[in-house]
Amino acid sequence: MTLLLVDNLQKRFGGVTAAKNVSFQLAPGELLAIIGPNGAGKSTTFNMVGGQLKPDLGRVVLDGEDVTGQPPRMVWRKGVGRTFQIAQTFVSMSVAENVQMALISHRNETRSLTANAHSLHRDEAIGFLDRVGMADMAERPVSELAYGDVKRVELAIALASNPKLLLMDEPTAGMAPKERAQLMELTASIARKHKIGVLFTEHDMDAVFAHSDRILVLVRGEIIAEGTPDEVRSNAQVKQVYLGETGVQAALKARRATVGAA
Ligand SMILES: Nc1ncnc2c1ncn2[C@@H]1O[C@H](COP(=O)(O)OP(=O)(O)OP(=O)(O)O)[C@@H](O)[C@H]1O
Repeated sequence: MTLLLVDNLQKRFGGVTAAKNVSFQLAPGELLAIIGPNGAGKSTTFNMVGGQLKPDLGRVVLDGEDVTGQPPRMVWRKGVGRTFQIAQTFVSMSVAENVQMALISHRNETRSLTANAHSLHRDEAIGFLDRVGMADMAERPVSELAYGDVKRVELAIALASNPKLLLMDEPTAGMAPKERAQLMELTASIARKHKIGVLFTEHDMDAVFAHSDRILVLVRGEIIAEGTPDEVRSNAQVKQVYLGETGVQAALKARRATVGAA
């Protein structure tokens, strides 16, 4: 079953082709990592899926519905969640209140805020915190949490919109190696249990190879390889990319020959 179908996406910025012929699929409960050197087109691809960027060409289909070019809020309502850093204005609020705010926002209930914000969706918020192992800290202000725990609250906030697909842009940035592994393990177990597809970009290769089901390798806007961590690790074209300029050209040429792309 396909949850996300990305078909032939293309995006240019002036003379730069940031994404070209980008096509892939993602199943419910699957973790797909997008890797590649700086400027490869990872964020561009990601933002075309989330609605932050309109593609010049191609389609994004979520659960059978074409969402190409729709604004981020619409894409979010249709089931594409995204982890964001908790805004500075919310760090003085408690852990539970942050998740309650997410629930209130997703349900368009901001008018209820003045009346009973403190109790609104309280139990549900605790339920989401329980999923990420943070229910015990529900009353603590976010400002007092360790960084790894803040990341788990951010995950709970993203889950509160009940996403079918979760987009995570460098989820482990700034974390210590042990915390990174814990966050990725937690994400993977929640995704598999609740059948949420996860698309993530990440510079930390340990996190990518240990926790993704499949990996997409982008170079200069084009996919040069795709497969399981083992397949990608042993892929000659991927190895070439990390051997410099000549390698990049050879890898792109070989991939084009394989998939028949122009
Ligand atoms: N808004 C923009 N305007 C102009 N050029 C852009 C814009 N966004 C991205 N680009 C260019 O498109 C190419 C792909 O950028 P993108 O940010 O998608 O790469 P990336 O793989 O996410 O890189 P990084 O790992 O450094 O975040 C780069 O050459 C970049 O300079």
